[in-house]
Amino acid sequence: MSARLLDGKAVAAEIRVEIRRRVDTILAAGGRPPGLAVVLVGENPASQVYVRNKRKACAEVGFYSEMHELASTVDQTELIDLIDRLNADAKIDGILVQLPLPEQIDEAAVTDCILPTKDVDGFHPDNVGRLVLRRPLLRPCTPKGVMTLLERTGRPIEGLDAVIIGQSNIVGRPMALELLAARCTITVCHSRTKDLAKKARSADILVAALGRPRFIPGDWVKEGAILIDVGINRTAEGTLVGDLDFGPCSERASWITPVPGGVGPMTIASLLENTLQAAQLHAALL
Ligand SMILES: Nc1nc2c(c(=O)[nH]1)N[C@@H](CN(C=O)c1ccc(C(=O)N[C@@H](CCC(=O)O)C(=O)O)cc1)CN2
Repeated sequence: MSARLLDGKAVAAEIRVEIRRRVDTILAAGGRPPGLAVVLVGENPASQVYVRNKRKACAEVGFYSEMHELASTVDQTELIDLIDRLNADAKIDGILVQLPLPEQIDEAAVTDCILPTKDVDGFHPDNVGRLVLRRPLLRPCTPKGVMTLLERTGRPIEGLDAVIIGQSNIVGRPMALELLAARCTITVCHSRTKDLAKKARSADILVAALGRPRFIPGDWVKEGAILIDVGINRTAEGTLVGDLDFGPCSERASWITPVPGGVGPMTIASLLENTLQAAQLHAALL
């Protein structure tokens, strides 16, 4: 079998067109554009690329966006003061604090300060709890984007065995909750998991989110599996590769996401969806 490509770049472009259409409708009715505040602390080059791409996507769909760049030495109180101001700002529907944050800052303390209805990353404990309870409000962007891609295969996933490699708060854990809500049977693997190869081979859906270049070989893949590659690793030659060994894996799979152009663009598309959703929540609260 040779896998079909789950083209996140193309799906994300379709989502942007639909969001632009909905923003135009809001503006034509006299409403204000959805607003996103992006907070970047320090000078991590990858984070700089991601926030630039997020703001570019905002401009493309007609959102208002503003950027807050803070020095890597900033103290936590100053960052939290900024979040308090953004929480109170009526132009702002979504607040995004780009991760990772420098060591001196407690990520959880910062996330906890964002108003849950402005938490477009879906990281606030209220939003995570809602996902656990199957009453989602704002859902974490990467797993949400993966669910959109899975829908695009046209294959019902109810009852499938899903194996997730990685247990991060951003990807692995919320991914498990999303797939469980879609009635898959879930296995979450991590650095202490025994016989990872055997578990991977049992997967109808395999989500690789461990951040190790080409870690998963073709012979770990079940014939016909759907493969989702969340890894974005830069090689010594400067190219981007995922966590899957793409060529051999795609020979056995039915569907596979590429890197680049797979899950990454869907993360940003989901952020736009969440910001529009937050704007609608705020309009309804007026
Ligand atoms: N506050 C957040 N921080 C981080 C998140 C997040 O969802 N919220 N996720 C990751 C980084 N990330 C989004 O911020 C992200 C990563 C990659 C891409 C992307 O489009 N990648 C492209 C390649 C881009 C490149 O050239 O490097 C692709 O895969 O095609 C978008 C968003 C950690 N932090």
